[in-house]
Amino acid sequence: MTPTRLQSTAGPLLQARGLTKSYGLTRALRGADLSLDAGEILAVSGASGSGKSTLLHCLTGITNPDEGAVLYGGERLDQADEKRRSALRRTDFGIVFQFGQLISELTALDNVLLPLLLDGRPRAEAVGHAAEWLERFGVRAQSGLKPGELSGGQAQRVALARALVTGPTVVFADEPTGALDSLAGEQVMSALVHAVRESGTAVLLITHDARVAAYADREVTLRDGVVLAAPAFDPAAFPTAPPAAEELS
Ligand SMILES: Nc1ncnc2c1ncn2[C@@H]1O[C@H](COP(=O)(O)OP(=O)(O)OP(=O)(O)O)[C@@H](O)[C@H]1O
Repeated sequence: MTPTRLQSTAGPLLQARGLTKSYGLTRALRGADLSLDAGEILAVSGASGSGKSTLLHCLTGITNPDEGAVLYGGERLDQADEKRRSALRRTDFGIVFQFGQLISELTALDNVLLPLLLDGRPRAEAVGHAAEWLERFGVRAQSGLKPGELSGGQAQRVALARALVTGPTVVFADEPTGALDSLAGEQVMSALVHAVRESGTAVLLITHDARVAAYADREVTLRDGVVLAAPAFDPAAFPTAPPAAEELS
């Protein structure tokens, strides 16, 4: 049975409260709180090892936190069974990783088609829809190519088309431009922002690149498994201001 897609929510679309997660002695999350509104683009930045990917895995139900709650539209995702969580990942969530993780044996079109077919859509309708999303991301001309024949930027745009084709309410993007040069990265980010603004899709964007985070409406920073409200203060970025004229007189 196709699960009921979230229609509307009062309050945040997605919330994490007090998430903890350890791998053996490593405490990846130590009480992380986060909230994402419908249609909002939120950047989560943080140093390597600060817990960004673990947070994303908890929010998408790929991993269960040890403690704390994940609420999606008020539903406790951390208490949902695996069947429900994977259904949500198929219908309500789109996920893009640093290396797009396209299926190498399938063409770009078939990669984008796949989630629609898995969702039970008729093939003819799905082909039209997939082609439309490839067009939106400027890679329709590459429909018949396999991932190995695409540039890194083209492959990421195909991965984004695949993530958005099902009309998710949230796209989770884990370092989506991390493997790209700056021009390709900018093309991918502006295509993503343009597409989600049109569709009203929220984005949780994991990045350690300030230029990528600048595309977001809001930014939070993870430090040692805890979410800080704003990016860490970097004194080097704020040189001491010259004294005001009246102070000199
Ligand atoms: N499956 C795992 N098994 C053991 N330790 C893990 C596992 N996943 C993550 N960790 C550890 O948990 C901590 C947080 O890792 P995580 O990948 O969430 O951080 P990150 O901020 O995404 O890092 P990066 O930016 O390098 O990808 C790290 O110390 C990492 O080594």
